[in-house]
Amino acid sequence: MSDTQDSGKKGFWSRLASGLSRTASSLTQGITDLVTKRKLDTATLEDLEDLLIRADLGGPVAARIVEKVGKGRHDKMIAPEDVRGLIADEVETILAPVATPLIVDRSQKPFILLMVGVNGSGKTTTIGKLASQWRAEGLKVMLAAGDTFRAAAIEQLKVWGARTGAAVIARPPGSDAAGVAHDAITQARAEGADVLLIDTAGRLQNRTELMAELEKVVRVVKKLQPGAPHAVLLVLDATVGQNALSQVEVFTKVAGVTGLVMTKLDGTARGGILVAIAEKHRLPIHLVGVGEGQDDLQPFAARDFARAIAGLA
Ligand SMILES: Nc1nc2c(ncn2[C@@H]2O[C@H](COP(=O)(O)OP(=O)(O)OP(=O)(O)O)[C@@H](O)[C@H]2O)c(=O)[nH]1
Repeated sequence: MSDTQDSGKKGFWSRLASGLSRTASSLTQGITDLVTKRKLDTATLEDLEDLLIRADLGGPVAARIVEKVGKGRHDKMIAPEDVRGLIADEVETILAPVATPLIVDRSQKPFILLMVGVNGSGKTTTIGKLASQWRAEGLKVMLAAGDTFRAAAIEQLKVWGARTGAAVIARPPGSDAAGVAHDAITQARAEGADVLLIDTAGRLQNRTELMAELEKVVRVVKKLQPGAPHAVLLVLDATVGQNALSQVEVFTKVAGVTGLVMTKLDGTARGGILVAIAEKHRLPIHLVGVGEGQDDLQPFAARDFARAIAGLA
């Protein structure tokens, strides 16, 4: 590994570890308090299970970890580091199969990505980051301002376009979002774009009329380009906790989500929600956001995430 790669890797690790520190320190402290002076009897194991559930890891995952911790150690003592090691192992086992890099299929021209998610989840930031990464790789990138509800969303996307050198296809606020998608695909084809990222309006998953509009965008994209959208990314805000599980369900049904991006893991002590989602839905996880900076949106690495959440170096 070169020095630059090495320092890049270290930078990623320290950002991930500090981003997940709220979840990790609440787990670490809780585990230390639990097992330092107590034997692993039924009451201690139940308290450990509660602690893991409070971190939003989910009931089935918490139960499996507790079973492993208790196995062969009934009424014995265990070191807090060993409990954290067992947590990291179990979490890595769950996450390894879903950790998936986001790859542009160059045989699809344009490769069409649809970005979905509720308001404020971090969609625009994710689009900007992906656009800048792919531009740096020499790809011709276009952005479609499909969030036609808010003038500010269109402007925000234009700023990202100017910053990254990606063309932005937009219509005035209030226009039909499916119409913007239509224009964008036509133009992306005509200009030979490699990638088209389509933004959509943030909407709550319980607003049926808004979800119907999203369905229409998907329909138009499919009709215009068979096989598209090639990726439908759901951006989830980790701070919403258990509600993220229902967002995955509804957006998958309406828009056929193919992968997940989870942002704001730095803003919660319950980052275990990502593990609960992986366990329940088994959808690919592409990226995680652990801060507001550009470099805080990182490719998702199962082992690093598992160790960081368990507070291991
Ligand atoms: N702390 C933290 N903030 C983040 C992260 N990702 C995004 N944000 C912030 O969250 C806010 C919302 O991000 P946007 O990208 O504008 O979200 P959006 O989903 O496009 O929102 P709408 O345009 O309202 O639909 C911004 O202030 C971002 O800087 C993260 O991982 N951690």
